[in-house]
Amino acid sequence: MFFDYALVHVKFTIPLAGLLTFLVKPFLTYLDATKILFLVTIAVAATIPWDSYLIRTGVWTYPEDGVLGSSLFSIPVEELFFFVIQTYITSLVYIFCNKPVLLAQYLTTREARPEWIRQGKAFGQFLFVAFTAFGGFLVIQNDQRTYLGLILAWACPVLWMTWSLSGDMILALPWTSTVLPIMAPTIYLWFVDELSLRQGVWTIEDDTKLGSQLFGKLDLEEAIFFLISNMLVVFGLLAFDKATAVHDAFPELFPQPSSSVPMMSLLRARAVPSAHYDMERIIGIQESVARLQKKSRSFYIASSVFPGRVRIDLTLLYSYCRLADDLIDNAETPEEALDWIFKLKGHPDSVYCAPKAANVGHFIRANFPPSAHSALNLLPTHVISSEPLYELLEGFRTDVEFKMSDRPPIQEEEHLELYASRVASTIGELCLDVIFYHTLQKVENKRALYSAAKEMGIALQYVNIARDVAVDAKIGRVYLPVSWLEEEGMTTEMVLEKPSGPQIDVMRRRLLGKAFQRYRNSRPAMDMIPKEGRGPMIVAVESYMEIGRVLAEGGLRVEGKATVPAWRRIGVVWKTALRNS
Ligand SMILES: CC(C)=CCC/C(C)=C/CC/C(C)=C/CC/C(C)=C/[C@@H]1[C@@H](COP(=O)(O)OP(=O)(O)O)[C@]1(C)CC/C=C(\C)CC/C=C(\C)CCC=C(C)C
Repeated sequence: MFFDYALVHVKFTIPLAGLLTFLVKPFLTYLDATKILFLVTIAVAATIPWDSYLIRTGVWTYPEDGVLGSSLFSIPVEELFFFVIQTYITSLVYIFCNKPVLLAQYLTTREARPEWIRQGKAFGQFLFVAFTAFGGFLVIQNDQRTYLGLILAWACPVLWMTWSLSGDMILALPWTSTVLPIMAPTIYLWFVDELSLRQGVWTIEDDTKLGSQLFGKLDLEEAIFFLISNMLVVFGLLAFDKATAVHDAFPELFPQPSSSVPMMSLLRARAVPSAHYDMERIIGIQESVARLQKKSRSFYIASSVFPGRVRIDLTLLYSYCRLADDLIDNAETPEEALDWIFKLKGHPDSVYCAPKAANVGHFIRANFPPSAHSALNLLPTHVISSEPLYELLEGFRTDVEFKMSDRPPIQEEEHLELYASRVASTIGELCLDVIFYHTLQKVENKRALYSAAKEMGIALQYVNIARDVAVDAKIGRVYLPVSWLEEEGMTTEMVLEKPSGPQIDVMRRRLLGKAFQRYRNSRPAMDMIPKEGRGPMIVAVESYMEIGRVLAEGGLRVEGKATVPAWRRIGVVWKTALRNS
C-alpha cells in the first residue's frame, strides 16, 4: 500500500507520543525538556551513519511505494522520524516513571555499595565488552548473523560507557525506574514492528538475518534492536540524571540550582569522583525520604513535583518536623516530653546563637538517639530562619499540656488558633524560606506571601485536626475547643470515650468551614510565589486540602483516619500541576 511507513506513524507512534505528552506535560520541567532534546539529538546523530550503512548494504529494504520518497543519506524521512519519536516516547515514559523517585538517595561511594551492586556493575561491564567483540566478530563473518552483529557492535560500546557511568545507580534503583521504562515502550514497539513486517512496510533480507522469530513475524534481531535502543535511551537519561542528582545533593560543591544550570556545570557534576560523595548526607537524605514516605502520603506525592534541590530541602525539613513531633508524642511521661522540647531548642541555640566554634554535631550526638542524628544534622538551617523553629517547638508544649493538667489546653477557639499558628503557620513560613532561598527571581511582596502562608498553615492544621479526632482521642487529646463541646452538650471526657457521632460531625464541619475560609483567603497569594516553587507548592496544599474535601463529603475512614483514594490524590496532583504548568 502507498505510504505504509508514514501510516505506521500516524496510527501507532504519533498517537502514543501525543497521549504521553498530555499525561506528562504538567510535570515536565525545563531540565526535562533539555534532557529530551539532548537525547533526541544524540540518538539521531548516532543512528544515521549506522542506519544508512544498513540500507545501503541491503540489510534493510523498503518497497518503493511504501515510503514518501524523501531521504537523507539513503534513509527515508519516516525512518529518521522513527529515531526521533522512539527516543521521545521512551524519554517521556522514563520521566513519568521517575518523578516519584528522589535520585540523590541512590548515590553511593564504591565502599558504601553492597557487594552485589559492585559485582553486578562489573559483570555488566564485562557483558557489554563481550557483546561488542561478539558483534564485531559476526560482522566480519558476513553471513546470516550480520544484522545481529551490526546491532551489537553499534550499541554495546555506548551501553558499556553509560553503564560504567551509572551502573551502580541503575542496579540500586527500583525496577519501576529502569526495567519498566525500557520494557513498556519495547513491548509496544515489538507489536508495531511485527505488524509492519507482516504487512511488508519494511523487510530484513534473508541473507543477513538469523531467520528466528520472537513471535509472529517479529525477527529476533528486530526484537533485540528495540530492546537495546530503548536501553540506550534509558541509560543515557540515567547518566544525565545522575549528574543532576550529584549537583542537587551537594550544594557546597555546586552553589547554582540545577534547574538553571548550563550543561557544562552538569558535566562537572558528573565528573566528581564517587569517592568525594558525602555519604553521611546521602544516608540522611535516604532516611528523610523513608520518613516522609511512611508518615505522609500527601506530602510524599506532592514532593515529587518540586525541582531537585527544593525537594531535598523540603524533605529534610519534613523529616526534622516529624522527628521532633514524634519524640514528644512518644515520650513515656510529660517530663520526658518537656525534656525533649528543651533539648530540641538547644539545637537551634547551638546553630544560630552560640559562638561559631560551638560544635553542633557534638551537641546532637550527646543529646539525641542515633535515629535522630541525620534529621537534626541535615536540617537546612542556612536556608530557614530560627523564629518559626522556636515557635514550632513552643507549639508542641500544648500537646504535652494535655497530659500535665486536668484542664484541657484548648478551651476557646483562640487557643486552637494559637496552637495551629504555632505548629503549622510556622511550617508555611519555613516552606517559603526554602523557596525564596532557591529562587533566582527577585521576590516582591514577601510580607504578603508570609502572611498568606501562615493563614494557609492554619487551614491545613484545621483539616488535620478535623480528620484525626478519633486518632487524637486515643492518645488523650481533644483539640476541639471546650467552648464548642459545651455548645453541643459534650465534655472532653465524652469525646475521649466516644470520638464519633452526630455532635462530633457538627464540630468537624464547623472546623472544616473555618479551614476552607482560611484556604480561600490565602490561596490567591500563592500565584505570587516564585515560579520554581509555585506549581509544586499549590500541588502540596491542594493534595492536603483534598483530605478536607473528602471529609466534608463524609468520605472514607480507615482506623479513624480519613483517607483520600489513590486515584483521587493522583488526579488532584495532575490537575493542579496542569493548571499551574
Ligand atoms: C512537599 C513537602 C515534602 C512538604 C513538606 C512540608 C512540611 C515541612 C511539613 C511539616 C510536617 C510536620 C510533621 C509538622 C509538625 C507539626 C504538624 C504535625 C503539622 C501538621 C502537618 C501534617 O503533617 P503529617 O506528617 O501529620 O501529615 P499527614 O497529615 O499524616 O499526611 C500539618 C497539617 C501542617 C502542614 C502545614 C504546611 C505544610 C504549611 C502550608 C503552607 C504552605 C505550603 C505555604 C503556602 C504559601 C502561601 C503563600 C499561601
